[in-house]
Amino acid sequence: MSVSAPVTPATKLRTTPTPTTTPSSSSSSITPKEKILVTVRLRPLTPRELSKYDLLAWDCPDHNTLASTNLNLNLNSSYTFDRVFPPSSSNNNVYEQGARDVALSALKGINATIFAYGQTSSGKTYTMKGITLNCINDIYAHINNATSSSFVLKFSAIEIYNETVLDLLNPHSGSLRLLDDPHKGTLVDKLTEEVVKNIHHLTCLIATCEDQRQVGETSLNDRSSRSHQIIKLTIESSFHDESGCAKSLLASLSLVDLAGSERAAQTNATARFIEGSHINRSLLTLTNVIRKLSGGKKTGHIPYRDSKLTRILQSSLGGNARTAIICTMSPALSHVEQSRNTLAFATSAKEVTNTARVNMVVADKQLVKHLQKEVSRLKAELLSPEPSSSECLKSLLLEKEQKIQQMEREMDELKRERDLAQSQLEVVRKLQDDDGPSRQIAKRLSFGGENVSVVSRSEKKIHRSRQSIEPCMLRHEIRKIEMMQRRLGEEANRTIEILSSHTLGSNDSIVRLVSDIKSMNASLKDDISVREEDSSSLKEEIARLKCEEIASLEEKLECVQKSLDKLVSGEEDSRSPLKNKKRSNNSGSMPTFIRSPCLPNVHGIENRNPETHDSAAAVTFNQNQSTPYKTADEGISLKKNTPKSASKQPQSSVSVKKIQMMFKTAAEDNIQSIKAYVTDLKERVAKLQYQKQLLVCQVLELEEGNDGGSDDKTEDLEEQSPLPRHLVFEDHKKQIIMLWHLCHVSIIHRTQFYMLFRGEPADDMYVQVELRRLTWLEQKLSDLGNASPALLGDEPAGYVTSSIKALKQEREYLAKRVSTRISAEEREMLYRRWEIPVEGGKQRRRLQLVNRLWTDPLNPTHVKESAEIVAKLVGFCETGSAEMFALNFVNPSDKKSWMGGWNVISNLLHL
Ligand SMILES: Nc1ncnc2c1ncn2[C@@H]1O[C@H](COP(=O)(O)OP(=O)(O)OP(=O)(O)O)[C@@H](O)[C@H]1O
Repeated sequence: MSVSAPVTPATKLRTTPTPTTTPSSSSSSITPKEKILVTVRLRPLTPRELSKYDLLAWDCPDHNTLASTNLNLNLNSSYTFDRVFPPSSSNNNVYEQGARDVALSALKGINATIFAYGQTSSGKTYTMKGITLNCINDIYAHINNATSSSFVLKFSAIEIYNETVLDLLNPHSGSLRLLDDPHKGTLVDKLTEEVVKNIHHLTCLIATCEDQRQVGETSLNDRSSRSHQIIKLTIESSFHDESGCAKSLLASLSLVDLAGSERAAQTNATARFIEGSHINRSLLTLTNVIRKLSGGKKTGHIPYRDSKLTRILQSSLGGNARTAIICTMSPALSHVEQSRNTLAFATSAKEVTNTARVNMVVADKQLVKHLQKEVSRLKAELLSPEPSSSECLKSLLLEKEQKIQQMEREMDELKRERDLAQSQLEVVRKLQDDDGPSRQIAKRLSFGGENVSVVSRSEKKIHRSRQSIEPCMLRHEIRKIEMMQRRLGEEANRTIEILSSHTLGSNDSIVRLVSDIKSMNASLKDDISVREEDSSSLKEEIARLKCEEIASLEEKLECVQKSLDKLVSGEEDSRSPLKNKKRSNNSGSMPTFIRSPCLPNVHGIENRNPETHDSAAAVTFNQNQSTPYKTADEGISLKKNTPKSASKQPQSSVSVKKIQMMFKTAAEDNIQSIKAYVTDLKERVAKLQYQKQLLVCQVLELEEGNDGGSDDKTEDLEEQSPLPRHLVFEDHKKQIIMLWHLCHVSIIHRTQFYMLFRGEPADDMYVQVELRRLTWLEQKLSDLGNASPALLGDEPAGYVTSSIKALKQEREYLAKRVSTRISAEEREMLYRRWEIPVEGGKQRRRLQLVNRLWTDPLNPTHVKESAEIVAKLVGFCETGSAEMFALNFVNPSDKKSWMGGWNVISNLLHL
């Protein structure tokens, strides 16, 4: 157990300024600072001194003055102290006048220290024994009288002998360590602390310590104390204050009997000499500390740490304690020199100021109780109609009441809505039972707006139940999608026609493009005309929605994109003789119609349509046009009539080159803007695709008669969670990533989705669809997987096998792109990062890299980096986020893995 000498643990304490009153006083005036009480006691001449006919050197003219009787000393002959006790003073008297006030401070929560200082044989032990006895009597008298408080006393005692700290209650403890605690001060480690049972027990403990203390015979004292003794009494008093709150006061009373300073000559033996050296050294430190403190310095260096005595007494010397020093003196003339030293010490000590505080402990439990009481009281006050309640409290109360009323109204409204929704649901269920799945399907249609997820549950239910339950509602929605698709197709068509009208019409590519678009448009028109007449069942309507129209539109738009890409790449390739040659062999007359009017072949080696590289035409055009953009258009039209021989015009003309460069820039701009436009069209197609998926998804669930299945699951995800939407999005994203993995979804699709949807409000619908679709798919697979194979045939296995196969193909496709889409340097970096072994050749390494992508769904970094790599491989990271929507990067065969996978499942349900 650790006990600090008079310091009380700061963490447990609440301090208030020091009351200067004694416990018997009822007042509680406060003095933050207080000087040490210093008294001087003269003992009578001892028999030894008397036998030597020693003379009295001091006189006490009054209670506060000590005067020298020997005028020949020529020294300061008069000293003043708080009290001077003549040799006739009794211990009781000394206690009453010089210690009681301070000592009993401990009962009021203030640390107190009383110590005796003086030369050897001056009466310190004699005095401290008297004080200790009086203290314990007084303390117990007070305890017995204080019926409203309860007290706990603890006792400990140490001696510092030859700079070693010993436990007087445990003689076998050996040397004890001193510990420095920032809050509790200096602690004696492992010091025994006894809880005092009663005064008798206390007396016994003190007696035990006395027995244990080191004493020895010196020339001046038969029983000279050879150590400093510190008895500590910790007093904890508990009581209830006026408000009924339980409080505790915790303080310690330290009774210190110092060893006496002595001259070497006054010691009898070597052992005494060594002891004396330690005693003198520590007393010297004490003197230094007192001297420094008496100078008013508390901030400068005070050498407390120079001795164990001063370390332990630190708080009593200028700290949080009330301190009384009784300086004992021999009145003998033979000791006058040492008495003067004592008086010098006492004089310094008079100037030392302490800052004692009441150490109040409020138990946490008690504090909580008290605060609870306080809260109750305030509440009562708040609710009280008494005029004493403040206006502020009243208005607060009113505000709360209004809020409560409002909440009640809202609750009623919600209840009403819930009842309405339930009744409508009943009606719908009844109708479903009557009319079959088509009505269910109509009920589930809910993609009128993009913010599906923000609609509350009750609103959704009401909304759904209010949906027309006629199949025409579903058809109407599908028509709307088709109209949008058709418009997109038309726009794409117009774009290409405009493009072709500005280029050389004879080009094969243009013809192909135009025919693509026309056929696309025609097929759309056909479809729509057929559908307009179609009054087929809802189920057929849904079955028709299995992506083929949009997929077809996408493919056609992709053709447009591909053609444009080729035009651009053709332009780039034309600069390289090698590539040009290759292109010539592989692609025949690959279109150069955009490049040709603008870009001369600077290398002189070409694989081109002579009609498209006529610098003369450009010169002619340049004479008539001022802007590069116009030049490009007119240049194209001019070229149509340019003879082939014109290509042999000299190419060294600077102006011709400049114009050609201008044409080239304009043409590139043109191509870029067309590409952007087509990309935009594709984005819109992709959105429609998702809307359609949502529809199909809902239909599938209804077809299964699985009302409240996955749909409710999704809604629950939204509504059970009170999380902010970005957290909901993150949660959904994690689920989606895991489901992709479980369902072997295309990694290109994963990448597209991952990079495109970042949690914007507009993304909600797509995330919902994806989650719903994947949840359903996964559920379906697991249901099928758990069912008896005899019932299922090979369908689940077939689906999984085909998905895995498609994924494998996709990875192989992407692996081929590693060398073209990623630079050698980047590749090496990636191989290192993804720990692809060097062995195995380039091709194998590429495949290994791609095979590792999207394989760890639980690792967000892995997912992010996988997406980035796939994005790079398919090229959409180069053109910005808008183009991510475009499906042009999807290898047509790869689409099967997710769109095709979806269709396979649809087929499983015989849609
Ligand atoms: N006020 C007193 N009245 C009567 N006798 C006293 C008084 N003070 C001290 N004595 C006696 O003087 C002697 C020395 O006293 P004491 O042992 O208390 O001195 P001390 O200062 O403790 O010495 P040391 O430092 O060597 O331990 C003892 O025999 C003690 O009884």
